[in-house]
Amino acid sequence: MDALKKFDGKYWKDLFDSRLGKNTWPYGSGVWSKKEWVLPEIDNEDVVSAFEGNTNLFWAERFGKEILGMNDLWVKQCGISHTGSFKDLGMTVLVSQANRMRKLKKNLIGVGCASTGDTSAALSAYCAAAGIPAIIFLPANKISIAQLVQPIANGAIVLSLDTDFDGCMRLIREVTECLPIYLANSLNSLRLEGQKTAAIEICQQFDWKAPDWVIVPGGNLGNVYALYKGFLMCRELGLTDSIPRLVCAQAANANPLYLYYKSGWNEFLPVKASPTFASAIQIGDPVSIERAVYALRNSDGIVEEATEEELMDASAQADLTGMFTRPHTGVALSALKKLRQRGVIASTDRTVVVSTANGLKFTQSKIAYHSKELPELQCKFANSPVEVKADLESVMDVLKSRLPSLQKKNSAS
Ligand SMILES: N[C@@H](CCOP(=O)(O)O)C(=O)O
Repeated sequence: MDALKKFDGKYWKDLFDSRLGKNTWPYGSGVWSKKEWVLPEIDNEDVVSAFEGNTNLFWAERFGKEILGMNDLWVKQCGISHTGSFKDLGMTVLVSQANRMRKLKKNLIGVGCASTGDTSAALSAYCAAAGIPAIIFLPANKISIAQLVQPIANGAIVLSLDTDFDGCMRLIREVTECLPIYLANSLNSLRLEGQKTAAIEICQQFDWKAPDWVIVPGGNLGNVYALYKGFLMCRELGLTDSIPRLVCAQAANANPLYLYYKSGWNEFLPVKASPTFASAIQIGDPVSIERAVYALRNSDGIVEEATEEELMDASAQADLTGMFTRPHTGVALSALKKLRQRGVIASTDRTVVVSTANGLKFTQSKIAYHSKELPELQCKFANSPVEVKADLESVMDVLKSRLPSLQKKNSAS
């Protein structure tokens, strides 16, 4: 880092502006795991990537103004990518490195991960592109169908295990200790190097000004640290003047970080995570707990939680303003609502909510919500399809009952 600091902010701004989105960097700095797997540099020909464009930034104008009284609310859409989640950002870096190791004839028989659905999708796609075996440990019946089909379709070795994510994580760590399988979870710093580019993009998209707040849902907790790293790097290189305050949002059913925060960072206790609609963050013993706490403490951060009702309602409300969120984004939006209600986040604060994956991965729970098939929830924002006879009169009756402008006309005539 010191060697890089000789260049000023303008140098870096020009460099990033000309390069970001082309996936030409970064592929360096740090590898978790066995010593012989540490490689200094990567050649372009080893890069396994499927992106051309940047992930997207959406101005949440209606959600911000109408629901929260905010005028500068943005959603970073990380689900508009090859396998539909932010994990692609990290996995292109990691699998590129694994690809290079294989070409250099290092002893590496495959790449493995434990997953709640997004990491496994990204790993299996990039491994399939590179022709490397992917080994996936999934908690049986705890991930969505859309996520399950991704590694299956990509030809990965998929083990459906009768345990939760934390159990899968323990097992894959043991397996990678005794076999030359490269571990692709966020313990591996290459993942974080890729994921931190989301923070750099956010700064670039705001013309090299860091936002006031960034809110991210948290499960295994690598991402909050990766974002912090990206924002910190921007500030250290003179690209930006500040780093945002980070908010990590957890489902109340899987909230070990929240409890730790509430204890004044006194004592961390893993929890047994209960089922949550935000199943990708149903994690009770996150591997990146220490890094996440470091990121939060150094960014004057906050941890919030959301109940099942809160997160599903927030997700549905956001969709009604033009997004298509998954429950995890609902967790982050619920946290934002609470912080607005308490006056912690001001109406003019520039705030970015990180939407970590595509809502299409969670159609089952969204349909159940809109069909009011979730007895434990009120489903306040449900919008069920209207079953109607296929004749003009019946159709007109429905339209009149649903369109306020038609009702006005009727009462006037
Ligand atoms: N939500 C994750 C859980 C694993 O997290 P990782 O960042 O350590 O890979 C997933 O999609 O599997």
